[in-house]
Amino acid sequence: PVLEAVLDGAALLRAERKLPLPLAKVLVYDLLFGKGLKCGGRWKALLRRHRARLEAELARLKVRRGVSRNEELLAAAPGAGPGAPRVPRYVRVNTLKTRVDDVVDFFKRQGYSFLGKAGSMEELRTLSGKKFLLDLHLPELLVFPPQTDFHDNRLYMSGHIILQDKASCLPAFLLSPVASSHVIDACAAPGNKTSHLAAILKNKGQIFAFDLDAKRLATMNTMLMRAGVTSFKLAQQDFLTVDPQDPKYSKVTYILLDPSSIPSAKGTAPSAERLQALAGFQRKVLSHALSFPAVQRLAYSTCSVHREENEDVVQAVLQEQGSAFRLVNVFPSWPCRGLATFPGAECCLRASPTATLTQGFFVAVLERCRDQDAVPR
Ligand SMILES: C[S@@+](CC[C@H](N)C(=O)[O-])C[C@H]1O[C@@H](n2cnc3c(N)ncnc32)[C@H](O)[C@@H]1O
Repeated sequence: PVLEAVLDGAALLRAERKLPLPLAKVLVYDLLFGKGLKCGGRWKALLRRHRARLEAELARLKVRRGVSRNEELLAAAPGAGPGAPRVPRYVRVNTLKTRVDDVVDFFKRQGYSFLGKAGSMEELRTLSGKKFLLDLHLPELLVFPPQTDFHDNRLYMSGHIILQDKASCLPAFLLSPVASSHVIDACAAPGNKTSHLAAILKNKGQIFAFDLDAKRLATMNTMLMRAGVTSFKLAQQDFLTVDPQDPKYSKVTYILLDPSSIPSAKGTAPSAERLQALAGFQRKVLSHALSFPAVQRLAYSTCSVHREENEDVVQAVLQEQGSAFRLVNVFPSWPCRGLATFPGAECCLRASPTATLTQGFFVAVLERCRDQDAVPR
Protein backbone atom coordinates (compact mmCIF):
# COMPACT_ATOMS: atom_id res chain seq x y z
CA PRO A 1 0.00 0.00 0.00
CA VAL A 2 2.85 2.43 0.63
CA LEU A 3 4.22 1.86 -2.82
CA GLU A 4 0.75 2.16 -4.32
CA ALA A 5 0.07 5.43 -2.53
CA VAL A 6 3.39 6.84 -3.66
CA LEU A 7 2.86 5.71 -7.21
CA ASP A 8 -0.69 7.06 -7.28
CA GLY A 9 0.42 10.39 -5.93
CA ALA A 10 3.34 10.51 -8.28
CA ALA A 11 1.23 9.67 -11.32
CA LEU A 12 -1.15 12.43 -10.36
CA LEU A 13 1.59 14.96 -9.90
CA ARG A 14 3.25 13.98 -13.07
CA ALA A 15 0.07 14.26 -15.09
CA GLU A 16 -1.14 17.47 -13.54
CA ARG A 17 2.14 19.30 -13.01
CA LYS A 18 4.22 17.76 -15.78
CA LEU A 19 6.94 16.74 -13.32
CA PRO A 20 9.31 13.94 -14.26
CA LEU A 21 8.08 10.70 -12.66
CA PRO A 22 11.18 10.00 -10.50
CA LEU A 23 11.01 13.46 -9.02
CA ALA A 24 7.28 13.14 -8.40
CA LYS A 25 7.87 9.83 -6.58
CA VAL A 26 10.52 11.27 -4.31
CA LEU A 27 8.39 14.27 -3.51
CA VAL A 28 5.31 12.25 -2.68
CA TYR A 29 7.31 9.80 -0.60
CA ASP A 30 8.87 12.64 1.29
CA LEU A 31 5.53 14.24 1.94
CA LEU A 32 3.94 11.03 3.09
CA PHE A 33 6.66 10.35 5.59
CA GLY A 34 7.14 13.97 6.46
CA LYS A 35 10.69 13.66 7.67
CA GLY A 36 12.63 14.45 4.55
CA LEU A 37 14.57 11.81 2.71
CA LYS A 38 18.27 11.38 3.06
CA CYS A 39 19.12 12.93 -0.23
CA GLY A 40 21.73 15.16 -1.71
CA GLY A 41 21.63 18.95 -1.86
CA ARG A 42 20.08 19.02 -5.30
CA TRP A 43 17.07 16.96 -4.20
CA LYS A 44 16.74 18.92 -0.96
CA ALA A 45 16.52 22.18 -2.86
CA LEU A 46 13.92 20.69 -5.18
CA LEU A 47 11.93 19.35 -2.27
CA ARG A 48 11.93 22.70 -0.55
CA ARG A 49 10.94 24.49 -3.72
CA HIS A 50 8.01 22.17 -4.36
CA ARG A 51 6.81 21.61 -0.80
CA ALA A 52 4.01 24.17 -0.65
CA ARG A 53 2.66 23.15 -4.02
CA LEU A 54 2.93 19.48 -3.09
CA GLU A 55 1.12 19.99 0.20
CA ALA A 56 -1.74 21.32 -1.89
CA GLU A 57 -1.46 18.37 -4.29
CA LEU A 58 -1.53 15.96 -1.41
CA ALA A 59 -4.64 17.66 -0.03
CA ARG A 60 -6.26 17.14 -3.44
CA LEU A 61 -5.17 13.52 -3.51
CA LYS A 62 -6.88 13.04 -0.15
CA VAL A 63 -10.09 14.60 -1.42
CA ARG A 64 -9.92 12.26 -4.42
CA ARG A 65 -9.48 9.27 -2.13
CA GLY A 66 -12.08 10.50 0.34
CA VAL A 67 -9.62 10.35 3.24
CA SER A 68 -8.27 13.03 5.50
CA ARG A 69 -4.89 11.92 6.79
CA ASN A 70 -1.69 10.96 5.03
CA GLU A 71 -1.61 7.67 6.91
CA GLU A 72 -5.02 6.81 5.50
CA LEU A 73 -3.53 6.98 2.02
CA LEU A 74 -1.12 4.31 3.19
CA ALA A 75 -3.70 2.08 4.86
CA ALA A 76 -4.73 -0.99 2.95
CA ALA A 77 -8.08 -0.47 1.29
CA PRO A 78 -10.86 -2.44 2.98
CA GLY A 79 -11.16 -5.74 1.20
CA ALA A 80 -7.51 -5.80 0.15
CA GLY A 81 -5.20 -8.61 1.18
CA PRO A 82 -5.49 -12.33 0.72
CA GLY A 83 -8.47 -13.95 2.41
CA ALA A 84 -10.04 -10.61 3.40
CA PRO A 85 -13.75 -10.30 2.67
CA ARG A 86 -14.27 -8.36 -0.53
CA VAL A 87 -15.94 -5.05 0.22
CA PRO A 88 -17.77 -3.62 -2.79
CA ARG A 89 -17.10 -0.15 -4.14
CA TYR A 90 -19.99 2.02 -2.98
CA VAL A 91 -20.96 5.15 -4.90
CA ARG A 92 -23.30 7.65 -3.27
CA VAL A 93 -25.21 9.70 -5.80
CA ASN A 94 -24.97 13.35 -4.80
CA THR A 95 -28.58 14.44 -5.17
CA LEU A 96 -27.56 18.09 -4.85
CA LYS A 97 -26.15 17.76 -8.36
CA THR A 98 -27.82 14.87 -10.11
CA ARG A 99 -30.33 12.00 -9.90
CA VAL A 100 -29.86 8.26 -9.48
CA ASP A 101 -31.40 7.54 -12.91
CA ASP A 102 -29.00 9.91 -14.64
CA VAL A 103 -25.98 8.34 -12.93
CA VAL A 104 -27.23 4.86 -13.83
CA ASP A 105 -27.54 5.97 -17.49
CA PHE A 106 -24.06 7.47 -17.39
CA PHE A 107 -22.50 4.21 -16.20
CA LYS A 108 -24.51 2.21 -18.73
CA ARG A 109 -23.07 4.44 -21.45
CA GLN A 110 -19.63 3.65 -20.00
CA GLY A 111 -20.25 -0.05 -20.68
CA TYR A 112 -21.53 -1.21 -17.26
CA SER A 113 -24.67 -3.37 -17.04
CA PHE A 114 -27.20 -2.32 -14.46
CA LEU A 115 -28.77 -5.25 -12.60
CA GLY A 116 -31.44 -3.20 -10.77
CA LYS A 117 -31.99 -3.13 -7.02
CA ALA A 118 -30.16 -5.85 -5.08
CA GLY A 119 -32.47 -8.38 -3.46
CA SER A 120 -29.96 -9.85 -1.01
CA MET A 121 -26.49 -9.44 0.48
CA GLU A 122 -25.46 -12.42 -1.59
CA GLU A 123 -26.01 -10.41 -4.78
CA LEU A 124 -23.67 -7.72 -3.44
CA ARG A 125 -21.12 -10.32 -2.36
CA THR A 126 -20.95 -12.00 -5.76
CA LEU A 127 -20.96 -8.87 -7.90
CA SER A 128 -18.17 -8.96 -10.48
CA GLY A 129 -17.12 -7.67 -13.88
CA LYS A 130 -18.64 -4.53 -15.35
CA LYS A 131 -21.91 -4.83 -13.46
CA PHE A 132 -23.57 -2.71 -10.83
CA LEU A 133 -26.60 -2.67 -8.56
CA LEU A 134 -28.71 -0.30 -6.54
CA ASP A 135 -28.07 -1.06 -2.85
CA LEU A 136 -30.69 -3.07 -0.99
CA HIS A 137 -30.64 -0.86 2.11
CA LEU A 138 -29.80 2.69 1.12
CA PRO A 139 -31.46 4.64 -1.67
CA GLU A 140 -29.04 6.71 -3.76
CA LEU A 141 -26.24 4.19 -3.20
CA LEU A 142 -24.86 2.25 -6.17
CA VAL A 143 -22.74 -0.84 -5.70
CA PHE A 144 -19.87 -1.92 -7.95
CA PRO A 145 -17.43 -4.82 -7.67
CA PRO A 146 -14.60 -4.41 -5.12
CA GLN A 147 -11.66 -2.29 -6.12
CA THR A 148 -13.47 -0.59 -8.99
CA ASP A 149 -11.63 2.71 -9.20
CA PHE A 150 -13.61 5.84 -9.96
CA HIS A 151 -11.12 8.39 -8.66
CA ASP A 152 -10.54 9.58 -12.21
CA ASN A 153 -14.16 9.35 -13.21
CA ARG A 154 -15.76 12.51 -14.59
CA LEU A 155 -18.75 12.24 -12.24
CA TYR A 156 -16.45 11.94 -9.24
CA MET A 157 -14.25 14.84 -10.25
CA SER A 158 -17.32 17.04 -10.69
CA GLY A 159 -18.90 16.07 -7.34
CA HIS A 160 -21.88 14.27 -8.91
CA ILE A 161 -20.93 11.08 -7.09
CA ILE A 162 -19.22 10.62 -3.71
CA LEU A 163 -17.05 7.58 -3.05
CA GLN A 164 -18.24 6.70 0.43
CA ASP A 165 -18.42 3.38 2.21
CA LYS A 166 -21.97 2.18 2.83
CA ALA A 167 -21.53 2.10 6.62
CA SER A 168 -20.36 5.70 6.63
CA CYS A 169 -23.62 6.67 4.86
CA LEU A 170 -25.66 5.36 7.81
CA PRO A 171 -25.32 8.27 10.30
CA ALA A 172 -26.76 11.02 8.08
CA PHE A 173 -29.35 8.64 6.61
CA LEU A 174 -30.53 7.57 10.07
CA LEU A 175 -30.40 11.06 11.54
CA SER A 176 -32.68 12.04 8.66
CA PRO A 177 -33.06 15.76 9.41
CA VAL A 178 -36.15 17.35 7.88
CA ALA A 179 -35.55 20.05 5.25
CA SER A 180 -34.84 23.53 6.65
CA SER A 181 -33.59 22.21 10.00
CA HIS A 182 -30.54 23.50 11.81
CA VAL A 183 -28.00 20.70 12.23
CA ILE A 184 -24.60 20.44 13.93
CA ASP A 185 -21.90 18.19 12.53
CA ALA A 186 -19.64 18.18 15.56
CA CYS A 187 -16.48 16.45 14.31
CA ALA A 188 -16.97 16.99 10.65
CA ALA A 189 -13.80 16.85 8.54
CA PRO A 190 -13.23 15.78 5.83
CA GLY A 191 -16.96 16.18 5.38
CA ASN A 192 -18.45 13.14 3.66
CA LYS A 193 -21.25 13.02 6.19
CA THR A 194 -21.71 16.80 6.04
CA SER A 195 -22.29 16.66 2.29
CA HIS A 196 -24.69 13.77 2.83
CA LEU A 197 -26.58 15.85 5.42
CA ALA A 198 -26.72 18.76 2.98
CA ALA A 199 -28.16 16.47 0.30
CA ILE A 200 -30.85 15.23 2.72
CA LEU A 201 -31.62 18.84 3.66
CA LYS A 202 -31.65 19.76 -0.05
CA ASN A 203 -29.28 22.60 0.83
CA LYS A 204 -32.05 24.21 2.87
CA GLY A 205 -31.64 24.97 6.57
CA GLN A 206 -28.23 25.36 8.13
CA ILE A 207 -25.34 23.06 8.97
CA PHE A 208 -22.84 24.18 11.61
CA ALA A 209 -19.73 22.05 11.11
CA PHE A 210 -16.80 21.95 13.53
CA ASP A 211 -13.41 20.34 13.48
CA LEU A 212 -10.12 20.91 15.27
CA ASP A 213 -7.83 20.14 12.40
CA ALA A 214 -7.04 22.96 9.97
CA LYS A 215 -5.70 20.72 7.21
CA ARG A 216 -8.69 18.43 7.33
CA LEU A 217 -10.96 21.47 7.22
CA ALA A 218 -9.18 22.75 4.12
CA THR A 219 -9.76 19.39 2.44
CA MET A 220 -13.37 19.54 3.59
CA ASN A 221 -13.93 22.97 2.16
CA THR A 222 -12.74 21.82 -1.27
CA MET A 223 -14.89 18.72 -1.02
CA LEU A 224 -18.05 20.60 -0.05
CA MET A 225 -17.57 23.17 -2.81
CA ARG A 226 -17.17 20.39 -5.32
CA ALA A 227 -20.31 18.68 -4.01
CA GLY A 228 -22.33 21.90 -4.39
CA VAL A 229 -23.02 22.28 -0.65
CA THR A 230 -24.03 25.84 0.14
CA SER A 231 -25.85 25.71 3.45
CA PHE A 232 -22.93 25.29 5.84
CA LYS A 233 -20.75 27.23 8.26
CA LEU A 234 -17.35 25.69 8.94
CA ALA A 235 -15.44 26.49 12.10
CA GLN A 236 -12.03 25.38 13.29
CA GLN A 237 -12.99 24.89 16.90
CA ASP A 238 -12.92 22.28 19.63
CA PHE A 239 -16.56 21.23 19.78
CA LEU A 240 -16.28 20.94 23.55
CA THR A 241 -15.81 24.72 23.68
CA VAL A 242 -18.89 25.50 21.58
CA ASP A 243 -21.42 27.12 23.90
CA PRO A 244 -24.79 25.33 23.79
CA GLN A 245 -26.47 28.46 25.16
CA ASP A 246 -25.27 30.62 22.25
CA PRO A 247 -28.44 31.93 20.55
CA LYS A 248 -26.87 30.92 17.18
CA TYR A 249 -27.59 27.30 18.08
CA SER A 250 -31.00 27.79 19.64
CA LYS A 251 -32.70 26.13 16.66
CA VAL A 252 -30.32 23.17 16.38
CA THR A 253 -32.58 20.14 16.56
CA TYR A 254 -30.26 17.52 15.02
CA ILE A 255 -26.64 16.62 15.79
CA LEU A 256 -24.34 14.24 13.97
CA LEU A 257 -21.44 13.20 16.16
CA ASP A 258 -18.69 11.16 14.52
CA PRO A 259 -15.70 11.69 16.82
CA SER A 260 -12.17 10.38 16.40
CA SER A 261 -12.03 6.64 17.10
CA ILE A 262 -9.75 3.71 16.46
CA PRO A 263 -10.30 2.78 12.81
CA SER A 264 -11.33 -0.84 12.41
CA ALA A 265 -9.26 -1.04 9.21
CA LYS A 266 -6.09 -0.62 11.28
CA GLY A 267 -6.18 -4.28 12.27
CA THR A 268 -3.75 -3.94 15.20
CA ALA A 269 -4.98 -3.94 18.82
CA PRO A 270 -4.84 -0.49 20.45
CA SER A 271 -3.29 -0.07 23.89
CA ALA A 272 -5.67 0.00 26.87
CA GLU A 273 -4.56 3.60 27.60
CA ARG A 274 -5.40 4.80 24.10
CA LEU A 275 -8.80 3.12 24.21
CA GLN A 276 -9.55 4.65 27.61
CA ALA A 277 -8.45 8.10 26.53
CA LEU A 278 -10.60 8.00 23.39
CA ALA A 279 -13.60 6.56 25.21
CA GLY A 280 -13.30 9.33 27.83
CA PHE A 281 -13.30 11.97 25.09
CA GLN A 282 -16.23 10.31 23.32
CA ARG A 283 -18.33 10.26 26.50
CA LYS A 284 -17.55 13.91 27.14
CA VAL A 285 -18.33 15.03 23.62
CA LEU A 286 -21.58 13.02 23.51
CA SER A 287 -22.75 14.55 26.81
CA HIS A 288 -21.83 17.98 25.51
CA ALA A 289 -23.81 17.44 22.31
CA LEU A 290 -26.89 16.41 24.28
CA SER A 291 -26.69 19.63 26.29
CA PHE A 292 -27.79 21.75 23.30
CA PRO A 293 -31.20 22.92 24.49
CA ALA A 294 -33.23 22.27 21.32
CA VAL A 295 -31.62 19.02 20.20
CA GLN A 296 -34.23 16.34 19.50
CA ARG A 297 -32.24 13.66 17.70
CA LEU A 298 -28.57 12.74 17.58
CA ALA A 299 -26.60 10.15 15.61
CA TYR A 300 -23.43 8.93 17.32
CA SER A 301 -21.04 6.93 15.14
CA THR A 302 -17.51 5.57 15.11
CA CYS A 303 -15.45 3.53 12.69
CA SER A 304 -14.28 1.46 15.65
CA VAL A 305 -15.20 -2.10 16.57
CA HIS A 306 -14.33 -1.69 20.28
CA ARG A 307 -17.28 -1.77 22.66
CA GLU A 308 -15.45 0.74 24.91
CA GLU A 309 -15.92 3.38 22.19
CA ASN A 310 -19.38 2.23 21.18
CA GLU A 311 -21.96 0.49 23.40
CA ASP A 312 -20.11 1.50 26.60
CA VAL A 313 -20.09 5.20 25.64
CA VAL A 314 -23.77 5.16 24.75
CA GLN A 315 -24.72 3.30 27.91
CA ALA A 316 -22.71 5.61 30.19
CA VAL A 317 -24.14 8.78 28.66
CA LEU A 318 -27.72 7.49 28.62
CA GLN A 319 -27.40 6.63 32.30
CA GLU A 320 -26.05 10.07 33.06
CA GLN A 321 -28.98 11.65 31.17
CA GLY A 322 -31.60 9.81 33.24
CA SER A 323 -34.86 9.82 31.32
CA ALA A 324 -34.10 12.78 29.07
CA PHE A 325 -32.94 10.74 26.05
CA ARG A 326 -33.50 7.22 24.78
CA LEU A 327 -32.11 4.97 22.09
CA VAL A 328 -34.14 4.71 18.91
CA ASN A 329 -34.55 1.26 17.40
CA VAL A 330 -33.38 2.31 13.95
CA PHE A 331 -33.32 0.26 10.76
CA PRO A 332 -34.83 -3.00 12.07
CA SER A 333 -33.91 -4.79 8.85
CA TRP A 334 -30.17 -4.03 9.27
CA PRO A 335 -28.60 -7.43 9.91
CA CYS A 336 -25.92 -6.55 12.47
CA ARG A 337 -26.92 -5.06 15.86
CA GLY A 338 -25.12 -3.61 18.90
CA LEU A 339 -23.45 -6.04 21.29
CA ALA A 340 -25.87 -7.09 24.02
CA THR A 341 -23.94 -5.35 26.78
CA PHE A 342 -26.96 -3.52 28.25
CA PRO A 343 -30.73 -3.74 27.78
CA GLY A 344 -31.62 -1.92 24.56
CA ALA A 345 -28.16 -2.17 23.01
CA GLU A 346 -29.70 -4.07 20.10
CA CYS A 347 -31.14 -0.71 18.97
CA CYS A 348 -27.59 0.24 17.92
CA LEU A 349 -26.16 -0.85 14.57
CA ARG A 350 -22.84 -2.44 13.85
CA ALA A 351 -21.22 -3.04 10.49
CA SER A 352 -18.29 -5.15 9.36
CA PRO A 353 -16.69 -6.53 6.20
CA THR A 354 -18.04 -10.02 6.91
CA ALA A 355 -21.56 -9.25 8.16
CA THR A 356 -22.52 -6.22 6.07
CA LEU A 357 -19.80 -6.01 3.38
CA THR A 358 -18.68 -2.62 4.65
CA GLN A 359 -15.95 -1.20 6.80
CA GLY A 360 -16.24 -1.82 10.56
CA PHE A 361 -18.63 0.76 12.01
CA PHE A 362 -21.05 1.57 14.84
CA VAL A 363 -24.09 3.88 14.94
CA ALA A 364 -26.55 4.76 17.68
CA VAL A 365 -29.43 7.19 17.32
CA LEU A 366 -30.63 8.98 20.46
CA GLU A 367 -33.85 10.90 20.73
CA ARG A 368 -35.14 13.31 23.36
CA CYS A 369 -38.00 11.75 25.30
CA ARG A 370 -41.21 13.69 25.13
CA ASP A 371 -42.75 14.44 28.54
CA GLN A 372 -45.28 11.65 28.26
CA ASP A 373 -42.50 9.14 27.44
CA ALA A 374 -40.32 10.20 30.34
CA VAL A 375 -40.22 6.77 31.87
CA PRO A 376 -36.81 5.44 32.84
CA ARG A 377 -35.73 2.83 30.28
C1 LIG B 1 -13.86 10.29 12.33
S1 LIG B 1 -13.29 11.85 11.90
C2 LIG B 1 -14.71 12.62 11.24
C3 LIG B 1 -15.08 12.16 9.84
C4 LIG B 1 -16.20 12.99 9.26
N1 LIG B 1 -17.39 12.96 10.08
C5 LIG B 1 -16.57 12.55 7.84
O1 LIG B 1 -17.55 11.84 7.65
O2 LIG B 1 -15.88 12.92 6.90
C6 LIG B 1 -13.15 12.65 13.44
C7 LIG B 1 -12.81 14.13 13.35
O3 LIG B 1 -12.96 14.69 14.66
C8 LIG B 1 -12.05 15.77 14.75
N2 LIG B 1 -11.96 16.11 16.18
C9 LIG B 1 -11.29 15.46 17.15
N3 LIG B 1 -11.47 16.08 18.34
C10 LIG B 1 -12.30 17.12 18.11
C11 LIG B 1 -12.88 18.13 18.95
N4 LIG B 1 -12.64 18.19 20.25
N5 LIG B 1 -13.69 19.06 18.36
C12 LIG B 1 -13.96 19.02 17.04
N6 LIG B 1 -13.42 18.09 16.20
C13 LIG B 1 -12.61 17.15 16.73
C14 LIG B 1 -10.79 15.23 14.11
O4 LIG B 1 -9.97 16.28 13.69
C15 LIG B 1 -11.38 14.43 12.94
O5 LIG B 1 -11.40 15.21 11.78
